[in-house]
Amino acid sequence: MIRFEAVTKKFPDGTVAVDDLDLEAPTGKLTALVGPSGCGKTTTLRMINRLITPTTGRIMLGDDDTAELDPAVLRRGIGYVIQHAGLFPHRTVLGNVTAVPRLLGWSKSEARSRGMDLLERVGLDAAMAGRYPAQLSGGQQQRVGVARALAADPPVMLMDEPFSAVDPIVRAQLQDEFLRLQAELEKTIVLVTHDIDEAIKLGDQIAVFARGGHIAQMAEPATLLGRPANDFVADFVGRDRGYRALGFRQAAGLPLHTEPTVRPGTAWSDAASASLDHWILIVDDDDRPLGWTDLDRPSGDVIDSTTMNLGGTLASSNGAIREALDAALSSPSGRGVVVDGSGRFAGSVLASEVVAELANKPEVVGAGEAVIEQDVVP
Ligand SMILES: Nc1ncnc2c1ncn2[C@@H]1O[C@H](COP(=O)(O)OP(=O)(O)OP(=O)(O)O)[C@@H](O)[C@H]1O
Repeated sequence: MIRFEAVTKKFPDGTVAVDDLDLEAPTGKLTALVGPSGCGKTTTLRMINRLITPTTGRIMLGDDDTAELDPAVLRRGIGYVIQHAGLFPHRTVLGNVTAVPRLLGWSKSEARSRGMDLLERVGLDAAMAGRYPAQLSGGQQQRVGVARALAADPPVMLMDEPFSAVDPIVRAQLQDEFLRLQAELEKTIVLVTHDIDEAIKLGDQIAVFARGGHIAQMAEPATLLGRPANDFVADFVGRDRGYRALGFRQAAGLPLHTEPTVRPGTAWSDAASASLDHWILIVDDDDRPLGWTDLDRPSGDVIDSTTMNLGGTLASSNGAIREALDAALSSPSGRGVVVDGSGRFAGSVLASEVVAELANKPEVVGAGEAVIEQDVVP
């Protein structure tokens, strides 16, 4: 665990970047620091690995006061990922990833095998190992940055806007892969971002900073969305927070309807006699949904891929209720398609039933107490 105890940072010009901060980042969890520009997030992060020295207060890493540790020893146990990756430009990808293990005295072959393993884990082709950073895309550079930070298997990772220098689609991919990696590695992570959606997606808990280095609210994502502590947090979290909070509520328990299904190659007349109305769901031989077909618009002798409407999204039966609502709203038939863990059709769901379920149990959204709630100093 990383624990800030009454930490203040006042720079020599008098700027108070962080003011009397108490914060705990639990072991094995990701704590996201989010807030507007200049509110002290990066300063907070850089005090953990002593790139910046606190003016008062102390920062504990487990039972150790970081001020009493040798900075070099401290940093060995802390991976650090920064925006634009900050790679060594004159070293190859593999040279970047193996830099810390080599410094720690690993043999060349040990470091190399660890490096190649990590490149694969962060989704980089082995052929990239010999390239130089300038020969990589922004997203690839960020992956190398993450691999480099993980190289010596540090228990703690500090990440400063690690995914912000890439376009939104690459960013979403990097975030998804990082979540998978973290589920396996369970590092203690402190991540700085100005993007509330990134904090909500990645964070086990989120500290919303306000200007002047105060915490306006510290809470789990669902609580932040469901119960913002004050107007500042509510504004920062955004307008559609009620809808986004549904991403943290399980769909399990929603009533699922049986639905007639047919396979591609079915004659229109056979499909029509099986259907509930003029829409029929097409599934493959393993019962995986392929799309809906409008029986009022027949074309050719049999139903095939050219007659299917692929517009609807799929919801997972053990996923979030937001997915179920989205599946129902995006389905051309008005019936949302729900699949089981293997992707097989499990049943359909109506938007009205999702809303009824929410109306029956509204208290679940944002349940749980905020960890810390403090008033924002104006
Ligand atoms: N070396 C420094 N000397 C003086 N003031 C500084 C120094 N470094 C940061 N600051 C100031 O401290 C405050 C907090 O800066 P910090 O970089 O921690 O904010 P941030 O929340 O990470 O911002 P951003 O999201 O824009 O990166 C800002 O007002 C900044 O100008």
